[in-house]
Amino acid sequence: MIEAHALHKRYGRLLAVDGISFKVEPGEVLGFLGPNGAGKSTTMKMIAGFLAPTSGTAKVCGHDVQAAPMAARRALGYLPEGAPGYGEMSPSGFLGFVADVRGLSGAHRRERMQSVLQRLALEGVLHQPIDTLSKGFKRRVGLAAAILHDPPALILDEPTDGLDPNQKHEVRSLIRELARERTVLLSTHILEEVEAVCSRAMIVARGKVLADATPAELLARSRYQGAVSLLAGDSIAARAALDGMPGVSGFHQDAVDGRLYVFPQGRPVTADAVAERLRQRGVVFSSLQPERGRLDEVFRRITTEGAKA
Ligand SMILES: Nc1ncnc2c1ncn2[C@@H]1O[C@H](COP(=O)(O)OP(=O)(O)OP(=O)(O)O)[C@@H](O)[C@H]1O
Repeated sequence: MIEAHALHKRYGRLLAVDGISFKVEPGEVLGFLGPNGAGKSTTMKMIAGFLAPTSGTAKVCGHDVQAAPMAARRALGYLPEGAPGYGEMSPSGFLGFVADVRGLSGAHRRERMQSVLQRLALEGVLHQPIDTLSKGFKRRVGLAAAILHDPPALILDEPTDGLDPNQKHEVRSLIRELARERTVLLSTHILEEVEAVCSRAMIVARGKVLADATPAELLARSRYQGAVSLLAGDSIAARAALDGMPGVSGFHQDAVDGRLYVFPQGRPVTADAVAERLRQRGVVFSSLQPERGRLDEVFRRITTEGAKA
């Protein structure tokens, strides 16, 4: 389990983390979402024991990060932002060093090294200096170091940053697999990642938690949930045909792709009913689909409403 209780961090006059509290249980993947500078990395560093909080406490698997730092660190794998330090070392040398620091030895060490090298597909770059690796490989070396000692809790700061789509997919599968029996806290800027891997998401801005919910609950806050969208050759005719239809509250047309969104009032308007109405009125349309909601819109609304408060 990972717990934070009233964590605060002040950098001079800036209150970067302003009273963050949460608990993540084994089997959960909690996604930390927030604009740049929200305080995500600072919070993660405090839980990982790399930064002392100004006030508040954090625990990893029951071990207080300040009072029992060694036990807390043993229970935790931490992937910091960016590339691993020690860029002149090879992945083989670096991971060997991490294994030594973690006190791994003998058959167990060999088994763990082999397992992470294979899981993160690092065999082909084992002896190349880390500095000369692509961003994606550097990230994979960092992840390998985080999971090498098979910790029960993981903190991953933007784990898929810099990876190509295939690597992103693989790392997300790995996180889901790791999370089955572990506690995972990760940060991301990628909203689709929240739906892909997180069982819960916390939206953070200016050091405060603004929302803590499942991805489905966040999607339910989207005004697009229950809407129907379509492409119409003549969108003015489409709007005129649908205007006044029972269950339709309004429209929005996307300026980029021209897609027309039909918003519901009360009970969701069905795609079948919209299609039927357009056909009756002779409006040509294509690509009609029900909308499940948009996390980007919810994220923007929550973080900008918070700014006004
Ligand atoms: N060592 C430091 N000294 C002074 N200010 C800092 C320091 N580290 C971070 N900050 C500031 O604290 C705030 C929170 O930074 P933090 O890196 O935690 O945000 P973040 O949510 O992780 O952002 P990003 O998504 O860009 O990584 C920012 O305003 C940042 O400039």
